[in-house]
Amino acid sequence: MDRIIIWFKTQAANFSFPQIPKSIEIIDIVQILMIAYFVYHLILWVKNTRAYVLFKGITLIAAFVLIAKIFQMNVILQIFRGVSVAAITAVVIIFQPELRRVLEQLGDKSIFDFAFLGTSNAQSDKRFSDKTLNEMVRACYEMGEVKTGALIVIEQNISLTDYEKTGIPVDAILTGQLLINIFEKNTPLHDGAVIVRGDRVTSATCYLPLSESMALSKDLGTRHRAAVGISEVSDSFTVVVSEETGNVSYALNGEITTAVNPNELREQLHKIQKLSVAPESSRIQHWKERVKHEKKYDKKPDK
Ligand SMILES: Nc1ncnc2c1ncn2[C@@H]1O[C@H](COP(=O)(O)OP(=O)(O)OP(=O)(O)O)[C@@H](O)[C@H]1O
Repeated sequence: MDRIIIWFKTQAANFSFPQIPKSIEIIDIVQILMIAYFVYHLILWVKNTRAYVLFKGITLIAAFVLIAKIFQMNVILQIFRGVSVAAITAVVIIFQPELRRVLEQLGDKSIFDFAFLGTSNAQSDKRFSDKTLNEMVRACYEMGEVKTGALIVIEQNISLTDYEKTGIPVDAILTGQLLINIFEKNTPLHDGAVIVRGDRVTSATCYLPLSESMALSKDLGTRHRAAVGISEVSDSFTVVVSEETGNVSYALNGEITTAVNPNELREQLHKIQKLSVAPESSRIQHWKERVKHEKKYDKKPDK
């Protein structure tokens, strides 16, 4: 015990506290906010992925190394120094999917959307009409009533082309009857997910990435995991109809809301219907159209 106390006292004596700045500038506040944002997302990421198990393991190893340091167990410290580089490399390889996902999510933030608005492809194609919305809601609850499982992914700003390619092309106007037909049991297209872009069903039987989130209820099977999975890697909105319970749920931004009623689903769909075209982009679109219109007007010969 004396040894531990002496070790901590020596460490405290050797520790030099950073100088406290005389005044706080705006840049300091910006830095604090940025660090807080980063730490918050790091904690969320650790909590919701396999990284939580890794975090517990690292804490245990750190405690072990601390004890080795206090009691000057030089052989153990030497071994630890030797394997640490290999261990870091191994962690990066093992957690490559999670790290990739975090970077993808960073790239997906609206600041990038804002910066590259000019280059974004026809956003208005991705907006679905009220008719499509109503057809979708009607079909989901009709399928729920007869316990037909369904998985419907609605594309927003991030392209789902890679997932679309895993399925069979459909490219048809979305109607309730079409969805009911696709998900009818024992038919060729019923397995997997359908992808919706704007008012069209682009493909069926698509394979989606499964979520590895440990926060998900164990009662939810692979259909629900796939819905959460696609919402983790994109900004898509996914509706799931459970074959087991007939409940309708939706997944957005890595989270699933289960057993929603038609009004709740309609409300969420209305929200994303408005988001599908970002307000900034619509303003720029309007502005471009105005400039085009004015140019056309200017070209007209004076009568
Ligand atoms: N990765 C995936 N991508 C697309 N669809 C998937 C994927 N995994 C499973 N599915 C769909 O989910 C079906 C299996 O659902 P499962 O019973 O395991 O899930 P569940 O979440 O318990 O759903 P339910 O409540 O409907 O039973 C598969 O037949 C397939 O249609």
